[in-house]
Amino acid sequence: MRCDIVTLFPEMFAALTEYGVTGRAAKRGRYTLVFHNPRDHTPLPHRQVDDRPYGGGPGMVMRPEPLTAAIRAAKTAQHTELGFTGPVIYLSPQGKRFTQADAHRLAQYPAFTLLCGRYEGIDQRVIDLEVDEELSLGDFVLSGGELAAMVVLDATIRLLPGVLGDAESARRDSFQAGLLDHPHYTRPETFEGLRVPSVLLSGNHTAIQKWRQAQAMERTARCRPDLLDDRKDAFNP
Ligand SMILES: Nc1nonc1C(=O)NCc1ccc(Cl)cc1
Repeated sequence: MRCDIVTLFPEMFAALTEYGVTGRAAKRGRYTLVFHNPRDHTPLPHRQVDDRPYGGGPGMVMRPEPLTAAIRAAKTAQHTELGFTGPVIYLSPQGKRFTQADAHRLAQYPAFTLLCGRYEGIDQRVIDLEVDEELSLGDFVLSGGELAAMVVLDATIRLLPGVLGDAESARRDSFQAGLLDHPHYTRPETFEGLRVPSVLLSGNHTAIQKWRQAQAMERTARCRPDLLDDRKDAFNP
């Protein structure tokens, strides 16, 4: 999978490429990130990428010229490299709520582009001209789109073939059942007076699986009854 990222802060994405499961996957070539910094695409003097908002108000707005040029560079590169141009996705609180189903959908594309905003916003004409879909992680305001982009990428990369080991992908399958995760325990058997549930020490794998399923159901019913309403959408694409 190839992801082109339009961002003023490409270094932030080391959080994905240098650590853990996503770091190993990058090193193994399971995915590639390609960065397009609007500062390298602006026709304005002094690498300017922002300007004052029409209509007044606090802060600055990202100019359309650098952003559209960076997006178009990404699309051209995808077309040249892959003969395919994926969707341009803008991360913002105004977007459709991102779910596991979206991660499955994105994992199917050979390539796509993520647009990360900063400042108070981006010129609306960038969205009108170049954005195919807007995605939101939730109803809160971050300082920029980069952290949201990394969350979307992490959830998507985990679904790529060969990224998760057997154990992890088995666990992921339990998530696919549209339930929350069951409790986990490891050594010591007793910690500050709290013992590991005896079924987990029994070696009876049928009983263990039943216990885990029951725990997942109970936890979901208690904490996220909405997931039980329609298990199709929540974690199942
Ligand atoms: N919540 C969210 N879900 O996705 N993205 C967010 C978010 O807060 N972005 C911050 C942001 C987005 C665009 C610009 Cl120009 C500035 C800041």
